[in-house]
Amino acid sequence: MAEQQINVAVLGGGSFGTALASIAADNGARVHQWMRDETLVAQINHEHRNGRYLPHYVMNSAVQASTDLQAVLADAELVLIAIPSKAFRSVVQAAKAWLRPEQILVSTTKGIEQDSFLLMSQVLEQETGFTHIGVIAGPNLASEIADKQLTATVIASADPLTRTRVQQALGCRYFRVYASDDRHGVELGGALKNIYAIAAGMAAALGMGENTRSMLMTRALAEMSRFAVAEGANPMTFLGLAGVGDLIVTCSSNLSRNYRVGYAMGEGRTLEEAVDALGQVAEGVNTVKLVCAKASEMGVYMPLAEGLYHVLFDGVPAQDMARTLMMGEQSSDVEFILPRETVQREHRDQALHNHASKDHASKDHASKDQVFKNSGDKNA
Ligand SMILES: NC(=O)C1=CN([C@@H]2O[C@H](COP(=O)(O)OP(=O)(O)OC[C@H]3O[C@@H](n4cnc5c(N)ncnc54)[C@H](OP(=O)(O)O)[C@@H]3O)[C@@H](O)[C@H]2O)C=CC1
Ligand SMILES: O=C(CO)COP(=O)(O)O
Repeated sequence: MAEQQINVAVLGGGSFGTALASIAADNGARVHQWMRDETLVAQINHEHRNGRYLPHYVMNSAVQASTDLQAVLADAELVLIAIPSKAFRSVVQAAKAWLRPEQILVSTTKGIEQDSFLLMSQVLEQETGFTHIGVIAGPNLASEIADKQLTATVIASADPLTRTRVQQALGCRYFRVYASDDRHGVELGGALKNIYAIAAGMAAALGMGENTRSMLMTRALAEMSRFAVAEGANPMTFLGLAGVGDLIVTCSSNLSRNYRVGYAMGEGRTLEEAVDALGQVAEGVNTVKLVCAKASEMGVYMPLAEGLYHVLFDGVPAQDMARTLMMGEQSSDVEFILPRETVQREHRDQALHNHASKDHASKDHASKDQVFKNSGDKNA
């Protein structure tokens, strides 16, 4: 599908960076992949394998790995950055000297920066001031892409050149790239769904059923879009691959690292044990902390995220939290149709009405008693 050979740089030697580098090469691009691990570089260049992150995947042999950032970025027209959010800014800062304004910079990272609450494309914007900036997000389990399972993603950018070049560079017979101009919504979708994937893994380990999983995912979608709208994103984005699409896959698959952390905790492991056993990034653990703090600052109602926070960090048993959530106030299904506040008001009005009727009934009762008493007096 690539119309002309494009030079692509991938920063990051983890599972997603490796899968994307190989897709671009399958698609005819010249690909250089940067990572800091010399042993992995040698393995990719000689055996076309990333033994640490995707051991069974035979990569496209044209991918050239290197620990030299300058060399990797030298001719790149498109730079894909697949570095966990904790290290993202430092890698961009290290790369900055060799980045150029005409390059297209795309974050593939589904996380939020700790102190700033910035998404990774905002970090890119802040660090470089460039205009060709975008994000990739969608239901994209790296190991399934490695198996060449048919997969779709979203490139989101306000810049048309970024959208079309990424579609041309990555779209191929097993990887389909859809376009969006709601960069903020797409990026938030990718980051937020990790929270609910942890909860879904926990629910599965605790033997909760399919009804429960469906409820969890649907209410997660309501919560994610409520938060994203408060942050200025378009709620319709959550109907797409980066919203409901990514939520479905990450809340259903043992291949998701966030799901696996939740599952391990549901089996009785502590958070630390679950994260250590994973040995890779599970962005949702940090995201739930940051989002709960932000939601309470902005007054956004996020009971599932807050519930998960209490389970992860305050030692509340997951079953107790599930029971508490089930007894929360009755709410609206789709709040863009029937606002949550309307349902709450209806409940308040009904309660006032019941109270007034009870009051009236008791007054009525009292006056009847009085009449009875009076007539009794008369009869006496
Ligand atoms: N894997 C997946 O299925 C998908 C992942 N993503 C997102 O992609 C992002 C990257 O994930 P993924 O590739 O899976 O992550 P991995 O955990 O598989 O790999 C992380 C990579 O980042 C490198 N890295 C970490 N810290 C630093 C640092 N300080 N300096 C330089 N390199 C560093 C690691 O290097 P080292 O090995 O030397 O530590 C490794 O190459 C995540 O935010 C994730 O949400 C998105 C879609 C799918
Ligand atoms: O984002 C992903 C799939 O789309 C990968 O999820 P995990 O980071 O939970 O593995």
